[in-house]
Amino acid sequence: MTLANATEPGRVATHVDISDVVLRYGDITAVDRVSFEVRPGEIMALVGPSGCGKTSLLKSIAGLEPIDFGHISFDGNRIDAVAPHRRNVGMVFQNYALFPHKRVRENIAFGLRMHGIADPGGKRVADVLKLLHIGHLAEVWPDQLSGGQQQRVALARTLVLEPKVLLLDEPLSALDRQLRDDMRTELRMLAKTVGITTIIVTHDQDEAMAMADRVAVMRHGKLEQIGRPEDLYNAPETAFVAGFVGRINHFRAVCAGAEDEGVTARFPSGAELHLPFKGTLPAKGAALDILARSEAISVLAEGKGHITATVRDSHFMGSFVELLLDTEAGDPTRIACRPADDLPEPGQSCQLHLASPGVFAFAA
Ligand SMILES: Nc1ncnc2c1ncn2[C@@H]1O[C@H](COP(=O)(O)OP(=O)(O)OP(=O)(O)O)[C@@H](O)[C@H]1O
Repeated sequence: MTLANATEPGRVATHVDISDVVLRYGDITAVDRVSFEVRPGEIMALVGPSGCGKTSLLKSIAGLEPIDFGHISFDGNRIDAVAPHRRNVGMVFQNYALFPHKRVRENIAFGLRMHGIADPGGKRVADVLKLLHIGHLAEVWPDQLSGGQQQRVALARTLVLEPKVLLLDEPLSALDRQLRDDMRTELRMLAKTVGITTIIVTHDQDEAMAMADRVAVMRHGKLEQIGRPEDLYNAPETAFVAGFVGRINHFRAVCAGAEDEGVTARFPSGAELHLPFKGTLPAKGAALDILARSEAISVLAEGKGHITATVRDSHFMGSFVELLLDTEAGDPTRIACRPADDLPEPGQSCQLHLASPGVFAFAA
């Protein structure tokens, strides 16, 4: 792969294989037997709550932290014992760490010099400046750049080395909301144009879903689930994933029966709903967590639903109305509804009707 032929077909991107990786800091196991592959040219997002081990895993791929067990391979060749500077991995951190006393062009060229890579006529630097649309900033000092421009220079400085794998650690967290939304589209298009295998760490689930081909959800150092954003959203394997990827509403129910890989959930109102269930089926009477996407819930002003609720507050949000509801079967629930004249008002009671897809049952 070269930057000059970045858009040419037939370039070969790197296949990354993470196998049974364990990374410990003393007594803390930051990464606990994690295995997954990143396909050539794929963008993989690592997501999960603070402290779940995302950055540690990224650092182990870069060689900044040694692993205690397992192996990491690029195209079938183990790299976990290879020195960081020989792995040919590009890493961009959330603080871009540009050299303040070097102009943009020198910031980008510096890495080439450090790696002993000749750049006759400055062609490689010129190509990457063009790729990142920052040619006009070549002679500018870092402190004259906006956050988004600094981000581009940091990426240029990494990509000019033509790494096999691009690792991004919260790359957009220093930017304001609007710029983040723009940059995540741009970053995805850039990675796809260059065709580089990319792993991005973020705790912004929207960012992960918008940028990645697949998302790996981590929790307590372990991989909880990995899949395309739509798979995680539509078929979460645990309550944690259901709640972490996309917004979800929680309700309580009990198991009124279990058969054929499904359970019948009985709500406090007495209404029942049959739902698919993964894993060992619960006993009759066992407590269930019912998680439902907003779009799987209909608000009925009258008639019979599964859950009785009272409207606490209502907000007009433009394309939808957000109802904040108190229910007999769960925490206060926020539901996005299509604006309609017959939506219940604050203080009024209503019925919630749940319908799959978008409703999941888990053991409580
Ligand atoms: N250098 C270190 N020394 C000791 N413990 C560490 C070190 N770096 C990370 N940890 C611990 O390892 C665990 C995983 O940390 P890590 O930074 O990988 O998580 P993370 O998911 O990236 O979190 P965040 O989103 O907050 O950055 C945490 O318990 C953290 O306190």
